[in-house]
Amino acid sequence: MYSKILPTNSQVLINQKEINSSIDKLAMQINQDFAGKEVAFLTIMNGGMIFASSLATRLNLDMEMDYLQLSRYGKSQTGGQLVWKYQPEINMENHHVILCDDIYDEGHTLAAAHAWCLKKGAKSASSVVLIHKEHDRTYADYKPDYVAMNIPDHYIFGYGMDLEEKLRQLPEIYYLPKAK
Ligand SMILES: O=P(O)(O)OC[C@H]1O[C@H](OP(=O)(O)OP(=O)(O)O)[C@H](O)[C@@H]1O
Ligand SMILES: Nc1nc2[nH]cnc2c(=O)[nH]1
Repeated sequence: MYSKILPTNSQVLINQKEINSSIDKLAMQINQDFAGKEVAFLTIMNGGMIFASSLATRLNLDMEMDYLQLSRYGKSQTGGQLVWKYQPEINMENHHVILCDDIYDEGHTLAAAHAWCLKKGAKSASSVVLIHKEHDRTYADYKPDYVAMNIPDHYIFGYGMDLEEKLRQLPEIYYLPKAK
């Protein structure tokens, strides 16, 4: 169905069934861990939008939803300077924050968002990602609390993640294998 918009050589890395069952498992764990707590569920835009929507519909929690926007990749496949584009006004002092993002790669984005939530007085700040990319370029000691899937070091797109700001709408996760 997406052959007209997919770059030639695109390969599926993670299919819809795998994505959905990993989100089911995460949701069960988060429902247990946050039961009885007042939660602020904060999506990190833009990449987090599809994963966060999908996860949130499975959460049976007392929660408010908002978002923040931080960016460091733009159209590039390598990270640059972190830029805050939007900070939510939600009062975090009464809330346990769950930060929800598509991918933990070098860790700059979540480390900064986590520090910011604590500075704003959140009762606690936890993070959940769909993908953890495994390599040795990790920036900080900070690690996400909940990870749905680990992948090798590919630049991936689809399910919220962009390829040059496009293709976020794809329902599966793709990569472009390097030419041999
Ligand atoms: O762990 P890191 O190396 O910090 O990378 C992870 C971040 O990179 C992407 O965002 P990006 O800056 O591309 O903005 P976007 O969400 O608008 O695509 C992704 O959505 C994560 O937020
Ligand atoms: N789209 C996309 N954004 C990222 N940000 C950090 N790593 C990635 C990646 O592999 N794909």
